[in-house]
Amino acid sequence: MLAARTPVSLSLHHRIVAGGHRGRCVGGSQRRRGGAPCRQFTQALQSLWRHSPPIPPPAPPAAGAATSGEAEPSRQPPVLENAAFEEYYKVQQIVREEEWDAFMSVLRKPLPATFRINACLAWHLNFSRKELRKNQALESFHEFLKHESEVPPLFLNVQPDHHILDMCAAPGSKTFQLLEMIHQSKELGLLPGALVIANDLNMRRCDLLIHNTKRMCTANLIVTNHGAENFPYCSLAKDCSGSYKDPCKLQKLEFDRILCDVPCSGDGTIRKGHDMWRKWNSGMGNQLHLLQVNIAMRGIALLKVGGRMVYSTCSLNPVENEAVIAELLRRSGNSVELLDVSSELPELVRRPGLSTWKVQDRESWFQSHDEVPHNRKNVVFPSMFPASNSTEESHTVCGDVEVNINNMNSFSRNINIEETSKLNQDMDGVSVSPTKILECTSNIVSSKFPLHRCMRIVPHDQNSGAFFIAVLHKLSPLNGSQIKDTKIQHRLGTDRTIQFQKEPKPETRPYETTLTRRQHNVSEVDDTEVLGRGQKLGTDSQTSKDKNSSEVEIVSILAESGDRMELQKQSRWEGVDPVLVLNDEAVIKSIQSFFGIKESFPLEGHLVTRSPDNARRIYYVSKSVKEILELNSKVGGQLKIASLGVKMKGIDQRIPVHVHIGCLMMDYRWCFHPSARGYYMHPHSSSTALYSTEA
Ligand SMILES: C[S@@+](CC[C@H](N)C(=O)[O-])C[C@H]1O[C@@H](n2cnc3c(N)ncnc32)[C@H](O)[C@@H]1O
Repeated sequence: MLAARTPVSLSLHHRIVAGGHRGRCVGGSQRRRGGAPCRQFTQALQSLWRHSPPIPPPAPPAAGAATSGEAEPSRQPPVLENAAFEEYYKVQQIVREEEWDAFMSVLRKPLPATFRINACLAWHLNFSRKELRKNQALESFHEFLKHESEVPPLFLNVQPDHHILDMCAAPGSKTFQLLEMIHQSKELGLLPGALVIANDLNMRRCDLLIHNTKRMCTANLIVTNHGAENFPYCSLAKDCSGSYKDPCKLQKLEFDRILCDVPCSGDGTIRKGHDMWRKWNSGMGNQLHLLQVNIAMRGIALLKVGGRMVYSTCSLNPVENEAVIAELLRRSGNSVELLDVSSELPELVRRPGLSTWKVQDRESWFQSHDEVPHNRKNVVFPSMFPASNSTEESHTVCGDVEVNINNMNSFSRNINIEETSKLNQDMDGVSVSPTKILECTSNIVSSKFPLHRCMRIVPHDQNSGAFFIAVLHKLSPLNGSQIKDTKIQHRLGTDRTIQFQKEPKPETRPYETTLTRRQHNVSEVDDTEVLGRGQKLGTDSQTSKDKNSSEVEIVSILAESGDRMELQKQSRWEGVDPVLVLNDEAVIKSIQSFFGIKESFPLEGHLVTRSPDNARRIYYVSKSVKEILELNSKVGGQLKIASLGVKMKGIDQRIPVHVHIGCLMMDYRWCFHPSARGYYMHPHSSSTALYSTEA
């Protein structure tokens, strides 16, 4: 059975049987530009299997075990029950009544291992992840599997010249996929003009992301460490000196594509582990709602007009999903539209978003914010409801198809929701009347927004996890009041779970030699407050702004080693090394000659280091990354950069003479990292060499 299939309908079914294996490519004639033929992939994997000892068949489940393949006779079977979960989703009518048992039964089964080989091939194994983990023969393969197929990036329609922001990126499986996409259709030997900024609040998770994306060997990646809801705008648009008006220079950090894969309760991953059954409660979603709205709003503000943003969660909960999208549309007015993507990824079985839902707080259920007791109004926000307090939006629906279109279509596959919303339909042989499904009551409040365009993927449709996706398109810039609205909501949040903290101004260090102050545009960035989670700067820190001042400090100095490096010596971010541009001609020449790199290959401005006193760590960055660095320098280093580019290593520690580039840049191709331990494939398959050598 195939799960989470990819849009180009290239699917690879692979069944492992005891002592052998068999791989099959489906639709091999269709492949993307730059993609490798199926044969190559099959051969690569076959050789991998050939080196693996025979795989024993999975042990039969122990008597009384609740799950197949997960049973451990020595332990108590896990409890896969949660009455609150069942009550909650029954009330939300997340699926139709008659499919409830099927829904719950699949949730109790472990998730099969489904993974992506590259951006155009998906693979499905009839082994649970646990079985794969336990099987030593499959250990390295399990590593490979961690980067499984992810659906949300597929809705971004990424092009090789796009600037992409992955707002909550760690551990990086979707970032990896985005990087593959930008490298996919570029001509051999050329780096794409695109760039991915992968951001995460948690520095430790950023490290994991850096580790996980390392094997991509890309010069087009920047990893940042900010609270996504405060991701810096980095704009020179206003109040900047004449030199900044150069039309060739990047003036503002905006993105063509944004992936907003927010932190969520994660109940859609309930099949991956047993813990969720024990700990689930409806407060989990409620507590995250405001943060999710604020992150998504920041995403919209950072999106270019004409750009696309995908909002996604791995949660079933409408408070984390449809409610967030409704609030986003509410706040953005006509600046943003929710796209109908029913014709995209036709193989993905999806269900339309809900138009109506309820909010639970403790034991009580509410249909509108008016019903919430006064002392709970500061924790149960208006934006959690299908219609907020604004009267023009609230509308009671009775017997209208719109109310139940979500349930009415719940078994439909790839149907045109726009059309069907007007009709009673006969689907899957079942005659469905909306008025039959939900009784007409006067207090059913439905959102006015076309939330049926959102997509909910439920586990029993294609033996997958559950997740939610909405695709948004920016039509015009947000106006000042829409941005201000975000801030008001931020403050609302302080009442309860969220505390603000002011970031200390960056310290000035004694060795700074030049200090310049420049004005930059902070008018639309006035997010003085930072959502605090007890983190310290330089660890799991939030981003910050120079809130109360329109000035930022920029330190532009020359390195001690004469005029060798022009660099921003001090990072404004405590605990994070500054990014120093290496402009030393001697170093550049030596690198060129060591590798026999043609002079025409751009190195100047593309080599950076993180350590002013010890330039052994050198990274190569693409032109797109270089431009962002220049902009970031001009706006006072607002970006807290955890990592960037592709690493080069000094062999005998004496820069500049002996250097090798970790990711070999030979013949102007990017190849595999020779120290990679696994079998890794590069999107430029035709320029690919596979290594399985030294660590
Ligand atoms: C659902 S996971 C993201 C998964 C990731 N997109 C992937 O495909 O691997 C959510 C991530 O959001 C991060 N996070 C939590 N709060 C955040 C915030 N305020 N801003 C940015 N990231 C945040 C968490 O550290 C976590 O790594």
